[in-house]
Amino acid sequence: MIEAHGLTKTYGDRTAVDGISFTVAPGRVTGFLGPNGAGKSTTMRMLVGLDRPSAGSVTVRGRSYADFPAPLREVGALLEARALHPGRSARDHLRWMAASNGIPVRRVDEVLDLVGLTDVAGQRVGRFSLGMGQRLGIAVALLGDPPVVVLDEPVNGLDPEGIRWVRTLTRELADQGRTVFLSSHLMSEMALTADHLVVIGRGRVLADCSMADFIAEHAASYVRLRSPQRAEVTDLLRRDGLDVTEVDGELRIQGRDAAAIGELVGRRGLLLHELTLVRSSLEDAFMTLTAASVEYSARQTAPAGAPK
Ligand SMILES: Nc1ncnc2c1ncn2[C@@H]1O[C@H](COP(=O)(O)OP(=O)(O)OP(=O)(O)O)[C@@H](O)[C@H]1O
Repeated sequence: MIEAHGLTKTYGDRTAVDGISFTVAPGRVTGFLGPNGAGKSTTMRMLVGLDRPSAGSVTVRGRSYADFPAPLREVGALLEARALHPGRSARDHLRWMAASNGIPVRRVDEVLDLVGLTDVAGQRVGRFSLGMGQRLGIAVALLGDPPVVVLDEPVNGLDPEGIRWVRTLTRELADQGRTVFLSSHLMSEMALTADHLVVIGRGRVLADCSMADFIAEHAASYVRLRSPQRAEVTDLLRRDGLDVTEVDGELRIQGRDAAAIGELVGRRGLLLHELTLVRSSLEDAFMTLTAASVEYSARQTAPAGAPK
């Protein structure tokens, strides 16, 4: 497992990671979320020894990355997919990585096959597309068959088939009992992939909980109701103490489930055209929680021609 204790990184007078503590457990996929500049990459870089903490520590199975004699066998990481020698073939790149970590050379063809690069293994990586580079980066991460896998934006540049492949792969790795820690800005994808979340903003931990708890706590679900007798239905529900808002001709009701609302309306003989539970999304919850810690946000501008 991964453990961070009071992990801090400062660059000059700028604090990128501000004393964070969290644990990433094995057997599940943990998503690492945060707005741009929150400190995710810096945290992951410290985790794999590419940056040194200014204070605190981050360990993998109780040891610092630098203490592992063959780190690729302990922690597989995809951090900068493009940090490859452009003139080398994919196979040579992996062979070189394997040799320096005491990994048998036959593992190279296994991982090439696993990531779907067997047919292009002899091509120079400098000519790889973004997606092929990502796949090669994932091959490097898996080369040492490590118990801990850290992936920074693994679906960046991948097509829909590739995105689905990463989702299935990370799930399989977690099901095998490995520790899987990944960051992504794609909320819909993260919602499908991660079981647990660590969310940071401005270098601090904002949430560390299950995906379900995170969504339930930070975004409200509601029941959507459409009726040709909207005014009567609204009146009925409000008199029953429910919180009803009208948006674009539909009613949004919080505080009671769809079945109970349907029964209440039905007993009055009022007509319903739709009654749907609308679950809030990970994106809704993320936006709510991180609104105060977003560093770079676009100013909301009125559409051209709108009244000032
Ligand atoms: N080498 C560096 N020198 C100075 N400042 C840095 C350095 N690396 C990161 N930072 C700063 O640290 C903060 C955190 O950056 P980091 O890249 O870790 O964020 P992130 O959460 O990964 O962001 P993104 O989602 O945009 O990738 C940012 O303000 C960034 O400008």
